[in-house]
Order: sequence, then C-alpha cells, then structure tokens
Amino acid sequence: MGKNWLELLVASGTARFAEPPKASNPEFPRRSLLQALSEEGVRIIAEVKRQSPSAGVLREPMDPAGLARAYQRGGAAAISVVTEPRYFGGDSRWVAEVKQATSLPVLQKDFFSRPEHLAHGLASGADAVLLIARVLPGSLLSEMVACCRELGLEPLVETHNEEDVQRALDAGATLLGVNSRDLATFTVQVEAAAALVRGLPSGVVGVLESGVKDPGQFSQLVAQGVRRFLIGEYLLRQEEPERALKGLLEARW
Ligand SMILES: O=C(O)c1ccccc1NCC(=O)[C@H](O)[C@H](O)COP(=O)(O)O
Repeated sequence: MGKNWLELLVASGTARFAEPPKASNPEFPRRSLLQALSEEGVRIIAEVKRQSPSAGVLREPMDPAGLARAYQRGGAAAISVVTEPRYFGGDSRWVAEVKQATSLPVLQKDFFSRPEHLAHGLASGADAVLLIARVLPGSLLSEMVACCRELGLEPLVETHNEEDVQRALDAGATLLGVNSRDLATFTVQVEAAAALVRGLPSGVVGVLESGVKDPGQFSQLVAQGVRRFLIGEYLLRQEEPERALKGLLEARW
C-alpha cells in the first residue's frame, strides 16, 4: 500500500496551522485574482514551487522574487506560491516576497482544512487561497468559502471531478479550479479536466490546473476553448521562464 499523499499533506497543514500566526503582513494592498482572470484573452497563473511529491526538485536554487518578476515580464496574470514546507520545500514568507516583487495578485497554495487556518493566509499577505474540495467534506467547504470572504481573501476552490465541481458550485464558488492531477494517485488527465472547465456555468471563472507540458498541447487546449490556466512544472523547468511564458501566450491557436 503506497502513501496517501493527500492525508500527509493535510496533516502537515493541520500541524503547522494549529497555533495562530506569529507574524503578519496585513499592509499589502489587495489585488484581485478574480479580476485578473476575468480579463479578455488567455490568462495564466504562473507557479512558484520548489519541488513536488510527483516530480521531485523542479528549481534549485529557488529565488521566488526573481522568478515572479520573470513571470510578470512574461505576461502572467497572477502568481501561485506553493508554501507547504515539508513535501514542496515551500515557505509562507515567499508570499510577501512575491507581493513586494510584482504588482500581480498572489494565490497561496497550501493545505488549509479548517476555517481558523485561514488566518495564516491573511498573515502571509495572500490575495487568494486554495481550498481543495476533496479535503473539505460536507458543509466545511461552504464554511471555508464564507470565512475567506469575511477575511477579504478570495477562495480558489479546487476540484477534480464532477462531484467536486457540483459541491464547489453549491458552496458558492465563483473562482473554480479543475486540477487535472488526482492528488492521491498523481494520475494526470488533462482532457477530462478541460472538459469540466468548458462545462462550467457562465459567471464562474474556471481555471485548468496542472499537466500543461508543452506549447503544442497548450495551443490545442486553447483551441478547444480553455482560457485560464495554472502552470507550474513546465515553466519551472525552463532556463528562461519569462521566454517560455511569452512563448505560450504568443502561440497560434
Ligand atoms: O504537484 C504535485 O505533485 C502535487 C501533489 C499533491 C498535491 C498537490 C500537488 N500539486 C499542486 C498542484 O496542483 C500543482 O502544483 C499546480 O496545479 C501546477 O501543476 P503543474 O503545472 O503540473 O506543476
């Protein structure tokens, strides 16, 4: 029996977020992820992620501020920062570094599983936080969505299948990610995720997350009608992430 990664990742968040945050960065002006993604054209959230359970080390040394600046020059609409330290090698201080280095909205990706954990997102200086539908059973998902809004954090509700999507919509999500990676098995099914994104009701901003592996595949997804993406590994493995991002955004479809 292999590791249940999702359980380990949620447990990592629960342990780290048990106490209220010690330091706080509330001074940052708020930037709206929803607004940035609602603009016309193809919109990319570019990810700062040192390593991942599925891919190992992606970028070393990691310079979050420098990378985020390169992403902004390359045309990113927003930056995702993976802050989980144990399995992703992340650091919640990177959120503030990226906010200072760019003028883009910053999404903090970590494993928040209780309303009280969200104080950590606020203290990091995040504009938006990730809520993973699969680890927030029953009414917990809508409670977390409501709590984000009370705190002034935008929730990006991450789904993986039809059932998750329905739960996210019922919870009032207006910013909805469909992750093509199954976070328990790491199987990636980009076409299935793209179909779910395309089927979202109007008024919901849908983002295709994970699994973009080259410009050709990216162009095909855009040609099929997908407009918003969250991309990590492909960009992180490039020597020149700015150029790689421009390459995606300038591709013909
Ligand atoms: O990336 C992983 O291995 C992973 C494992 C378990 C939980 C979450 C994980 N990743 C978070 C993400 O969803 C991705 O970092 C993000 O969508 C970007 O994906 P990619 O472009 O494939 O790096």
